[in-house]
Amino acid sequence: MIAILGTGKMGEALLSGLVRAGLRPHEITATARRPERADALRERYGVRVTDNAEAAKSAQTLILAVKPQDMASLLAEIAPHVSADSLVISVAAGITTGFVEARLGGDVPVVRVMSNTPVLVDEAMSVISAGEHASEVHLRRAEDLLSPVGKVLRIPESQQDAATALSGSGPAYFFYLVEAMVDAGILLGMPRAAALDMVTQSIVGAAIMLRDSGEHPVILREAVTSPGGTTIAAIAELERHKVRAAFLDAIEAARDRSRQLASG
Ligand SMILES: NC(=O)C1=CN([C@@H]2O[C@H](COP(=O)(O)OP(=O)(O)OC[C@H]3O[C@@H](n4cnc5c(N)ncnc54)[C@H](O)[C@@H]3O)[C@@H](O)[C@H]2O)C=CC1
Ligand SMILES: O=C(O)[C@@H]1CCC=N1
Repeated sequence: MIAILGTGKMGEALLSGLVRAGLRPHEITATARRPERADALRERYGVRVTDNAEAAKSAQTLILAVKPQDMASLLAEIAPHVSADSLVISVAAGITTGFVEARLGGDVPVVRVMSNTPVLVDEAMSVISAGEHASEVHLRRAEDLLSPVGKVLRIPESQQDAATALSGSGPAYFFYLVEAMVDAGILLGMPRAAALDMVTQSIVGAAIMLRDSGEHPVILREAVTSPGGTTIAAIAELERHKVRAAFLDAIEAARDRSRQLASG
């Protein structure tokens, strides 16, 4: 039995992925704070929705998907029901395995995960790190759960905040870029729907090329950039506005925020 505690956006994305991966609804328990949310989850997925204590008692694998700010109170609630035979997987930004272990007590195996919302289309990037009492078996269990919904990479926990900034938040940067490019299309007089279509297909095509060609992004960009042409005119403006420096600063700020989250 697997339980997802705090089934909001990320928890539901993971829940839907588990169902698509072939887990049967009766093998999954979810928890939610609001009764309307619990009803919606029952209706959508046919899973059991209980309180946190009940979920922690009945499941061997617990996926904690509450916000970092709600993690301490959730851990206090479930601590009496979790043992060294359980596996606790936390997907919260900034929450260290040490934070979880200290509040659960005992030798509870903890795996820290940072995934992202493309889990909804089985294209997540999930990075995982073992806590002090988590063994190879526990890491494999986490990989088995996450690999049907995307790519999984093991990383040292010291890199988790950076990964949160890069791939956890990453999809938001691309959606932001799409918004900005669509606005540019509007500025040039293009209908919004057509602009969105063009930008979406360009970004999907570019992403697939990047992933499947194995080429370095610089080579792929240079192939688009004709001497004296249109692309270099745009790149010159991006450089003038220091867009690359803005990305460096932005992702560093996200990393710093991830580091702060465990302290509320
Ligand atoms: N949204 C994203 O792209 C990603 C989010 N995360 C992490 O996932 C976690 C959840 O984020 P979101 O899904 O975006 O937030 P959310 O607010 O949509 O989900 C959190 C859910 O937990 C529920 N909750 C809070 N305390 C509870 C309790 N004691 N018992 C039961 N349910 C409780 C809330 O009602 C809410 O539905 C965060 O820790 C975040 O860092 C990680 C990777 C990506
Ligand atoms: O914005 C956040 O804090 C979460 C963590 C990674 C993506 N969303």
